[in-house]
Amino acid sequence: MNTTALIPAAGMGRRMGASINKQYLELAGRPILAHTLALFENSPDIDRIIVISPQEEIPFCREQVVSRYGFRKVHDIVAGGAERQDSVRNGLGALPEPSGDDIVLIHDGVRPFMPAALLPEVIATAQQVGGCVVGVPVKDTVKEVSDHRVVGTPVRERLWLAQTPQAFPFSVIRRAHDRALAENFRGTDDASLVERLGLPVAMVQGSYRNIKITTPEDLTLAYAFLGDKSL
Ligand SMILES: Nc1ccn([C@@H]2O[C@H](COP(=O)(O)OP(=O)(O)OP(=O)(O)O)[C@@H](O)[C@H]2O)c(=O)n1
Ligand SMILES: C[C@](O)(CO)[C@H](O)COP(=O)(O)O
Repeated sequence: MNTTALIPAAGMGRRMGASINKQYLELAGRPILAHTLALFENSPDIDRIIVISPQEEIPFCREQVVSRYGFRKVHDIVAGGAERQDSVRNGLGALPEPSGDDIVLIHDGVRPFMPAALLPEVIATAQQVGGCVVGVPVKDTVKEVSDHRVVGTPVRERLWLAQTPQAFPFSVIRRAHDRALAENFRGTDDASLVERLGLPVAMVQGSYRNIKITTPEDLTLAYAFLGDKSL
């Protein structure tokens, strides 16, 4: 049984509005993507890493991140697709000789503060349950809104924010992506593709620090986390 981390990093970072793609912005002197890859490189529970990059940035990613920081577990860097779901599907296609019970962890390239101590529990849960999502309980009240009118207030006790990593046996996530493609279903995370097959997905509590660096405010938070020695 192999454990592979798929790292989608093929987005364009439009909401960040930076002059370079956000995964290459530097935090503490290293690209965000290098911080993220280090979490998996240094984990004894991860056998290999596949990075998914925009096609035109693959050479840059190889030279300026993978080679420069010596990520030896990176097995391949493959081209992404139009949406995150397409990128993950391309990454699944790059697993060398996958077997059904191999565990695939999918983790956004722009979540560099994921607590790596979670990885053994995430992998074990994916093996036992068939799917595992890391997330945190919602802290605010959530409103459903249509046309600037509140149309509902879901019960907060049941609401969690889904983060990554999300982990699955290869057979499960392969089937979920194949079905989504065949049925033209678009989900905003990988677990939703598995859920719609009627298969169980467990939630493991993660950290409020495991932010997805999406907008400039997230960089301010990232600097604050890096300055916080209790991290
Ligand atoms: N076609 C895409 C879109 C996103 N991602 C990756 O999925 C993760 C989460 O996506 P997000 O933060 O939304 O990144 P972007 O799509 O780059 O952001 P934006 O929507 O602002 O352009 C990121 O690591 C991003 O690189 C990807 O691999 N392929
Ligand atoms: C997968 C994800 O990070 C879970 O929160 C998120 O759904 C990705 O969304 P995006 O709009 O593609 O960034």
